[in-house]
Amino acid sequence: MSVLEVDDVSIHFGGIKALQNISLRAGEWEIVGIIGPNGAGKTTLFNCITGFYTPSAGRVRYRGKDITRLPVHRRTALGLGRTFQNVGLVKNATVLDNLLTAQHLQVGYEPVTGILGSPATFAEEKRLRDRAHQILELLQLEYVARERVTDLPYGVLKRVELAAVLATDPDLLLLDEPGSGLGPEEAEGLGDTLLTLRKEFGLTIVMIDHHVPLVTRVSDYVYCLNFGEVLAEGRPDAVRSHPEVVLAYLGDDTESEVPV
Ligand SMILES: Nc1ncnc2c1ncn2[C@@H]1O[C@H](COP(=O)(O)OP(=O)(O)OP(=O)(O)O)[C@@H](O)[C@H]1O
Repeated sequence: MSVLEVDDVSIHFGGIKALQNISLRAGEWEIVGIIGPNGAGKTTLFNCITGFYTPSAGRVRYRGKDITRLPVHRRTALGLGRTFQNVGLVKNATVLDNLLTAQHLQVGYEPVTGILGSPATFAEEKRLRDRAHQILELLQLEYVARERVTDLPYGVLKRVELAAVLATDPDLLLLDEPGSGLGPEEAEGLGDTLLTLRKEFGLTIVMIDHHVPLVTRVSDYVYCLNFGEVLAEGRPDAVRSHPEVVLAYLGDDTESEVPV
Protein backbone atom coordinates (compact mmCIF):
# COMPACT_ATOMS: atom_id res chain seq x y z
CA MET A 1 0.00 0.00 0.00
CA SER A 2 1.25 3.53 -0.80
CA VAL A 3 1.83 5.97 2.05
CA LEU A 4 0.30 8.75 -0.05
CA GLU A 5 -2.10 8.42 -2.97
CA VAL A 6 -3.44 11.41 -4.85
CA ASP A 7 -6.10 10.43 -7.38
CA ASP A 8 -7.37 12.76 -10.10
CA VAL A 9 -7.24 15.86 -7.92
CA SER A 10 -8.51 19.09 -9.48
CA ILE A 11 -9.01 22.54 -8.01
CA HIS A 12 -9.94 25.85 -9.54
CA PHE A 13 -9.98 29.42 -8.27
CA GLY A 14 -12.57 31.35 -10.26
CA GLY A 15 -11.46 30.86 -13.85
CA ILE A 16 -7.96 29.56 -12.96
CA LYS A 17 -7.62 25.79 -13.22
CA ALA A 18 -4.76 25.46 -10.72
CA LEU A 19 -4.76 21.62 -10.78
CA GLN A 20 -6.32 19.31 -13.34
CA ASN A 21 -6.59 15.57 -12.69
CA ILE A 22 -3.35 15.21 -10.79
CA SER A 23 -2.42 11.70 -9.64
CA LEU A 24 0.67 10.95 -7.58
CA ARG A 25 1.99 8.13 -5.38
CA ALA A 26 4.60 7.98 -2.64
CA GLY A 27 5.61 4.52 -1.38
CA GLU A 28 7.07 3.62 2.01
CA TRP A 29 10.51 5.27 2.57
CA GLU A 30 10.45 6.84 -0.88
CA ILE A 31 11.63 10.34 -1.60
CA VAL A 32 9.38 11.83 -4.29
CA GLY A 33 10.36 15.09 -5.97
CA ILE A 34 7.98 17.63 -7.53
CA ILE A 35 9.44 20.14 -9.98
CA GLY A 36 7.89 22.57 -12.42
CA PRO A 37 8.03 26.21 -13.49
CA ASN A 38 6.56 29.04 -11.37
CA GLY A 39 2.78 28.89 -11.09
CA ALA A 40 2.69 25.21 -12.17
CA GLY A 41 0.52 24.26 -9.17
CA LYS A 42 3.12 22.64 -6.86
CA THR A 43 2.22 24.50 -3.65
CA THR A 44 -1.50 24.18 -4.45
CA LEU A 45 -1.01 20.40 -4.65
CA PHE A 46 0.70 20.47 -1.21
CA ASN A 47 -2.21 22.51 0.12
CA CYS A 48 -4.63 19.84 -1.11
CA ILE A 49 -2.53 17.05 0.45
CA THR A 50 -2.16 18.79 3.82
CA GLY A 51 -5.73 20.13 4.08
CA PHE A 52 -5.27 23.87 3.55
CA TYR A 53 -7.38 23.51 0.39
CA THR A 54 -10.20 21.08 -0.37
CA PRO A 55 -9.99 19.84 -3.97
CA SER A 56 -12.95 20.47 -6.29
CA ALA A 57 -12.62 16.84 -7.43
CA GLY A 58 -10.48 13.78 -6.70
CA ARG A 59 -9.23 11.95 -3.61
CA VAL A 60 -6.24 12.13 -1.25
CA ARG A 61 -5.44 8.97 0.72
CA TYR A 62 -2.91 8.46 3.48
CA ARG A 63 -2.07 4.80 4.15
CA GLY A 64 -5.34 3.85 2.45
CA LYS A 65 -7.49 6.24 4.54
CA ASP A 66 -9.44 8.88 2.63
CA ILE A 67 -8.29 12.23 4.09
CA THR A 68 -9.62 14.48 1.30
CA ARG A 69 -11.88 16.40 3.68
CA LEU A 70 -10.02 16.06 6.98
CA PRO A 71 -8.92 19.33 8.63
CA VAL A 72 -5.20 20.15 8.83
CA HIS A 73 -4.74 19.26 12.53
CA ARG A 74 -6.30 15.82 12.06
CA ARG A 75 -3.86 15.13 9.20
CA THR A 76 -0.98 16.31 11.40
CA ALA A 77 -2.15 13.92 14.13
CA LEU A 78 -2.16 11.07 11.60
CA GLY A 79 1.51 11.73 10.74
CA LEU A 80 1.65 14.35 7.98
CA GLY A 81 4.32 16.99 8.60
CA ARG A 82 4.82 20.00 6.38
CA THR A 83 7.25 22.87 5.93
CA PHE A 84 6.40 26.08 4.08
CA GLN A 85 7.95 27.91 1.13
CA ASN A 86 8.60 30.87 3.44
CA VAL A 87 9.94 29.81 6.81
CA GLY A 88 7.05 29.14 9.23
CA LEU A 89 8.49 29.64 12.74
CA VAL A 90 7.73 31.80 15.79
CA LYS A 91 10.37 34.45 15.17
CA ASN A 92 10.68 35.79 18.74
CA ALA A 93 10.98 32.38 20.41
CA THR A 94 14.17 30.37 20.76
CA VAL A 95 14.95 27.42 18.51
CA LEU A 96 14.30 24.95 21.35
CA ASP A 97 10.97 26.62 22.23
CA ASN A 98 9.91 26.40 18.58
CA LEU A 99 10.52 22.65 18.67
CA LEU A 100 8.70 22.24 22.02
CA THR A 101 5.73 24.27 20.73
CA ALA A 102 5.58 22.15 17.58
CA GLN A 103 5.55 19.01 19.77
CA HIS A 104 2.69 20.34 21.90
CA LEU A 105 0.55 20.72 18.80
CA GLN A 106 0.99 16.96 18.62
CA VAL A 107 0.51 15.84 22.26
CA GLY A 108 -2.66 17.91 22.72
CA TYR A 109 -1.94 19.70 26.01
CA GLU A 110 -0.41 23.12 26.60
CA PRO A 111 3.21 23.55 27.80
CA VAL A 112 1.85 25.03 31.07
CA THR A 113 0.01 21.75 31.77
CA GLY A 114 3.37 20.04 31.49
CA ILE A 115 4.79 22.39 34.14
CA LEU A 116 1.83 22.13 36.54
CA GLY A 117 0.80 18.61 35.65
CA SER A 118 0.97 15.05 36.97
CA PRO A 119 4.04 12.74 37.10
CA ALA A 120 2.84 11.26 33.82
CA THR A 121 2.94 14.65 32.09
CA PHE A 122 6.37 15.37 33.65
CA ALA A 123 7.66 12.11 32.15
CA GLU A 124 6.12 13.01 28.80
CA GLU A 125 7.70 16.50 28.99
CA LYS A 126 11.11 14.94 29.56
CA ARG A 127 10.62 12.57 26.64
CA LEU A 128 9.66 15.49 24.35
CA ARG A 129 12.59 17.62 25.50
CA ASP A 130 15.03 14.71 24.95
CA ARG A 131 13.62 14.13 21.50
CA ALA A 132 13.93 17.85 20.66
CA HIS A 133 17.61 17.75 21.64
CA GLN A 134 18.14 14.54 19.65
CA ILE A 135 16.72 16.23 16.54
CA LEU A 136 18.83 19.35 17.07
CA GLU A 137 21.94 17.21 17.40
CA LEU A 138 21.12 15.24 14.26
CA LEU A 139 20.68 18.46 12.28
CA GLN A 140 23.80 19.99 13.89
CA LEU A 141 21.70 22.75 15.47
CA GLU A 142 22.40 22.18 19.17
CA TYR A 143 24.67 25.24 19.15
CA VAL A 144 21.68 27.51 18.36
CA ALA A 145 19.15 25.81 20.71
CA ARG A 146 18.88 28.90 22.96
CA GLU A 147 19.13 31.52 20.17
CA ARG A 148 16.09 33.47 19.07
CA VAL A 149 14.92 32.49 15.58
CA THR A 150 14.93 36.11 14.46
CA ASP A 151 18.72 36.35 15.01
CA LEU A 152 19.61 33.42 12.72
CA PRO A 153 20.83 33.47 9.12
CA TYR A 154 18.48 32.13 6.44
CA GLY A 155 20.32 28.85 5.77
CA VAL A 156 20.20 27.95 9.49
CA LEU A 157 16.53 28.96 9.65
CA LYS A 158 15.65 26.49 6.91
CA ARG A 159 17.28 23.72 8.99
CA VAL A 160 15.45 24.87 12.13
CA GLU A 161 12.17 24.68 10.25
CA LEU A 162 12.98 21.13 9.25
CA ALA A 163 13.80 20.37 12.91
CA ALA A 164 10.46 21.87 14.06
CA VAL A 165 8.44 19.72 11.68
CA LEU A 166 10.44 16.61 12.69
CA ALA A 167 9.56 17.39 16.30
CA THR A 168 5.89 16.69 15.45
CA ASP A 169 6.98 13.07 14.81
CA PRO A 170 5.79 12.83 11.20
CA ASP A 171 5.67 9.69 9.15
CA LEU A 172 5.17 11.53 5.84
CA LEU A 173 7.21 14.70 5.45
CA LEU A 174 6.13 17.31 2.88
CA LEU A 175 8.85 19.86 2.17
CA ASP A 176 8.03 23.01 0.19
CA GLU A 177 11.27 24.30 -1.35
CA PRO A 178 13.72 23.26 1.39
CA GLY A 179 16.58 24.26 -0.94
CA SER A 180 15.36 27.78 -1.72
CA GLY A 181 17.95 30.45 -1.01
CA LEU A 182 20.69 27.88 -0.36
CA GLY A 183 24.02 27.94 -2.21
CA PRO A 184 25.30 24.79 -4.01
CA GLU A 185 27.27 23.59 -0.97
CA GLU A 186 24.38 24.11 1.45
CA ALA A 187 22.04 22.34 -1.00
CA GLU A 188 24.48 19.41 -1.15
CA GLY A 189 24.45 19.30 2.67
CA LEU A 190 20.65 19.41 2.67
CA GLY A 191 20.58 16.42 0.30
CA ASP A 192 22.78 14.44 2.73
CA THR A 193 20.55 15.50 5.63
CA LEU A 194 17.37 14.33 3.87
CA LEU A 195 18.88 10.93 3.11
CA THR A 196 19.99 10.60 6.76
CA LEU A 197 16.57 11.65 8.08
CA ARG A 198 14.78 9.13 5.92
CA LYS A 199 17.01 6.40 7.38
CA GLU A 200 16.98 7.58 11.02
CA PHE A 201 13.25 8.30 11.28
CA GLY A 202 11.90 5.86 8.64
CA LEU A 203 10.31 8.76 6.74
CA THR A 204 8.55 9.00 3.43
CA ILE A 205 9.35 12.40 1.91
CA VAL A 206 7.61 14.43 -0.79
CA MET A 207 9.53 17.58 -1.71
CA ILE A 208 8.94 20.51 -4.03
CA ASP A 209 12.10 22.21 -5.19
CA HIS A 210 13.42 24.32 -8.05
CA HIS A 211 16.92 23.08 -7.30
CA VAL A 212 16.93 20.34 -9.94
CA PRO A 213 20.34 18.81 -9.04
CA LEU A 214 19.15 18.40 -5.44
CA VAL A 215 15.85 16.80 -6.49
CA THR A 216 17.58 14.54 -9.02
CA ARG A 217 20.14 13.39 -6.47
CA VAL A 218 17.86 12.46 -3.58
CA SER A 219 14.56 11.46 -5.26
CA ASP A 220 13.51 7.93 -6.16
CA TYR A 221 10.76 9.26 -8.42
CA VAL A 222 9.98 12.71 -9.84
CA TYR A 223 6.85 14.47 -11.09
CA CYS A 224 7.08 17.57 -13.25
CA LEU A 225 3.99 19.82 -13.17
CA ASN A 226 3.15 22.48 -15.72
CA PHE A 227 -0.04 24.55 -15.95
CA GLY A 228 -1.67 22.39 -13.27
CA GLU A 229 -1.04 19.09 -15.04
CA VAL A 230 1.54 16.31 -14.77
CA LEU A 231 3.84 16.95 -17.70
CA ALA A 232 6.18 14.02 -17.02
CA GLU A 233 6.90 11.50 -14.28
CA GLY A 234 9.47 8.79 -13.72
CA ARG A 235 13.05 8.23 -12.56
CA PRO A 236 14.86 11.54 -11.96
CA ASP A 237 17.25 11.40 -14.92
CA ALA A 238 14.48 10.44 -17.35
CA VAL A 239 12.28 13.36 -16.21
CA ARG A 240 15.16 15.82 -16.28
CA SER A 241 15.95 15.05 -19.91
CA HIS A 242 12.31 14.63 -21.01
CA PRO A 243 11.80 16.90 -24.06
CA GLU A 244 8.61 18.50 -22.74
CA VAL A 245 10.21 19.19 -19.34
CA VAL A 246 13.17 20.84 -21.07
CA LEU A 247 10.76 22.89 -23.18
CA ALA A 248 8.71 23.97 -20.12
CA TYR A 249 11.85 25.19 -18.32
CA LEU A 250 13.74 26.73 -21.22
CA GLY A 251 11.02 27.83 -23.62
CA ASP A 252 12.69 25.95 -26.51
CA ASP A 253 14.00 22.43 -27.06
CA THR A 254 17.58 23.15 -28.03
CA GLU A 255 19.02 21.87 -24.72
CA SER A 256 19.02 18.25 -23.69
CA GLU A 257 18.46 18.70 -19.93
CA VAL A 258 16.85 20.98 -17.38
CA PRO A 259 19.46 23.57 -16.32
CA VAL A 260 21.57 22.76 -13.27
N1 LIG B 1 -5.84 30.88 -3.07
C1 LIG B 1 -5.70 31.12 -4.38
N2 LIG B 1 -6.50 31.98 -5.04
C2 LIG B 1 -6.36 32.21 -6.36
N3 LIG B 1 -5.42 31.64 -7.13
C3 LIG B 1 -4.58 30.79 -6.54
C4 LIG B 1 -4.65 30.48 -5.14
N4 LIG B 1 -3.67 29.58 -4.83
C5 LIG B 1 -3.01 29.35 -6.00
N5 LIG B 1 -3.56 30.06 -7.00
C6 LIG B 1 -3.12 30.06 -8.42
O1 LIG B 1 -2.87 28.72 -8.78
C7 LIG B 1 -1.77 28.65 -9.68
C8 LIG B 1 -0.70 27.72 -9.13
O2 LIG B 1 -0.03 28.37 -8.04
P1 LIG B 1 1.02 27.63 -7.12
O3 LIG B 1 1.42 28.59 -6.05
O4 LIG B 1 0.48 26.33 -6.68
O5 LIG B 1 2.24 27.38 -8.11
P2 LIG B 1 3.70 26.85 -7.79
O6 LIG B 1 4.02 25.81 -8.80
O7 LIG B 1 3.81 26.48 -6.36
O8 LIG B 1 4.58 28.17 -8.09
P3 LIG B 1 5.98 28.69 -7.44
O9 LIG B 1 7.04 27.76 -7.93
O10 LIG B 1 6.11 30.06 -8.00
O11 LIG B 1 5.79 28.67 -5.95
C9 LIG B 1 -1.27 30.07 -9.89
O12 LIG B 1 -1.88 30.58 -11.06
C10 LIG B 1 -1.79 30.77 -8.64
O13 LIG B 1 -1.97 32.16 -8.88
